[in-house]
Amino acid sequence: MAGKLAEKVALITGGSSGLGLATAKRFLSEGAQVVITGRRQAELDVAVAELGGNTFGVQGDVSKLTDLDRLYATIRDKFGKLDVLFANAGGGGFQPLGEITEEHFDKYFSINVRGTLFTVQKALPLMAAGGSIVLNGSMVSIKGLPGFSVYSATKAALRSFARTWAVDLKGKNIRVNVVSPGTVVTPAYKSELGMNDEQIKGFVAQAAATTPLGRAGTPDEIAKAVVFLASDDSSYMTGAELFVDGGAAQI
Ligand SMILES: NC(=O)c1ccc[n+]([C@@H]2O[C@H](COP(=O)([O-])OP(=O)(O)OC[C@H]3O[C@@H](n4cnc5c(N)ncnc54)[C@H](O)[C@@H]3O)[C@@H](O)[C@H]2O)c1
Repeated sequence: MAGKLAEKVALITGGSSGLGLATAKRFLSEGAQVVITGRRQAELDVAVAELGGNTFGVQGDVSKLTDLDRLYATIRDKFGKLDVLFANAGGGGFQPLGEITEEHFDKYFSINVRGTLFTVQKALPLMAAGGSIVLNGSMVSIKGLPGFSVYSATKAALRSFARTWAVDLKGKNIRVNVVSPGTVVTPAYKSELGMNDEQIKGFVAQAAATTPLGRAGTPDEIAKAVVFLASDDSSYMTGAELFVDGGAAQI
């Protein structure tokens, strides 16, 4: 199939919902073969069935190294290579500074920072012919959002990772960039943040008021930017952070 990702094998961690699922749809429409991971087999099965065609699901938790080893062994056996990695799995919660617990800190650093680090490290042997790695950051890497200091610090770590890894991977033909979304309503608003519909509406209205483009984004608007970073359209970019936030980080 023709497209910007024709002949490419792409992995999306946390690909069964939200931004990962939207990106899987875009990757498929650009001709890639797509592997998605998720922690819960049932949700993964639903997503694979929805995506259809060239999609493969592998259950796994990015904070468990044994799961990552199993994931990459599966990709090696099935495809023999990996061209694109969207390290998207992640989450975050609200905890004001005075209430931050060790559990909160350890949970999000374990998934967002440690998980991303080993997801990338263990992908490299499959990228011997080169590739493109996109980390899912957030505009909060540079913007203060009250009560989200742990989450924000994990996302700032990703922009730091990308800069260093771009240099570490000099000469390997592997690019590493970060996509940093602004406010985009996904299942995480209920599952991770515990918001109800009314609270989501209020959060989005507040975000829209402090966003130059005056609204929240859509998952597909993030997915299009990930396709750009994953494909040769961004062939001269590495170590960069691309904000897809309606300008919100600038205020
Ligand atoms: N939605 C937003 O407004 C927004 C903004 C900026 C950044 N992000 C980032 O986008 C990414 C995707 O979030 P989303 O909003 O689509 O939420 P989501 O809850 O719909 O998707 C998150 C996905 O990551 C998976 N995941 C979480 N922890 C995991 C783990 N340990 N191992 C494997 N998979 C795991 C979840 O199962 C889920 O599939 C996250 O990294 C998030 O921080 C989201």
